[in-house]
Amino acid sequence: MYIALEGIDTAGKSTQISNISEYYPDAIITKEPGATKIGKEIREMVLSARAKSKKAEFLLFLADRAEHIKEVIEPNISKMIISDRSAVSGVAYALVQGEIDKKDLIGLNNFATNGIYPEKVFLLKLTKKELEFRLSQKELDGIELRGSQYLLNIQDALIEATELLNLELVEIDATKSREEITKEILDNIKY
Ligand SMILES: Nc1ncnc2c1ncn2[C@@H]1O[C@H](COP(=O)(O)OP(=O)(O)O)[C@@H](O)[C@H]1O
Ligand SMILES: Cc1cn([C@H]2C[C@H](O)[C@@H](COP(=O)(O)OP(=O)(O)O)O2)c(=O)[nH]c1=O
Repeated sequence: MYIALEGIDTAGKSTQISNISEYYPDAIITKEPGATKIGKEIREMVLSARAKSKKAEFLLFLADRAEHIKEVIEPNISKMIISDRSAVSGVAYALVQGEIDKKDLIGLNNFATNGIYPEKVFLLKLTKKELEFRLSQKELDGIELRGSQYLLNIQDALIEATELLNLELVEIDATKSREEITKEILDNIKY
């Protein structure tokens, strides 16, 4: 089973992946961007926000995704795969940019993924207050420097992206305790 954790920066994705992996010691733990050798180079390029063209940025994420699907997801598809982000992020960030039409966003992602998508998408949803608190506690990367309203728009777009990709969405209140959230996710995976 391939599942993805989604949510804006600081929503708690890595915290939950680390918790869930204790219950699934044989699971493949992975992430987008940057899980493969080429992906690590792409990740460095995109996170430093050097691309002047939003389309170039989108295509870099897409290249990372194509490599990730081929090298990590496809060979392990019969195992439990837990991914920090997925195509859902790719579509959501691009929806907010607004430069690529929806039909192309989905078509290009189908091309990169060979139509392989997470079976369930867990969305960790933050409030503005909690997001601003968590951002104030960390050093920000290029994308996070775009601010809290930008990230809240992304959060809405993550829901729209899941719908556009026709994937199963499980929304989770990310302001709950770490333990409560882990339990909610584990209960849902089993079900
Ligand atoms: N449920 C939670 N309640 C309070 N703080 C949390 C919770 N989950 C994560 N955090 C804290 O929020 C910050 C961001 O969490 P992290 O897991 O790195 O998020 P992400 O991977 O989504 O960017 C970390 O300092 C983490 O300890
Ligand atoms: C997968 C993906 C991520 N992103 C963004 C979301 C994040 O800001 C960044 C990935 O950074 P990362 O540090 O992995 O995320 P987080 O801070 O939540 O742990 O790239 C896109 O813009 N498009 C994409 O297709």
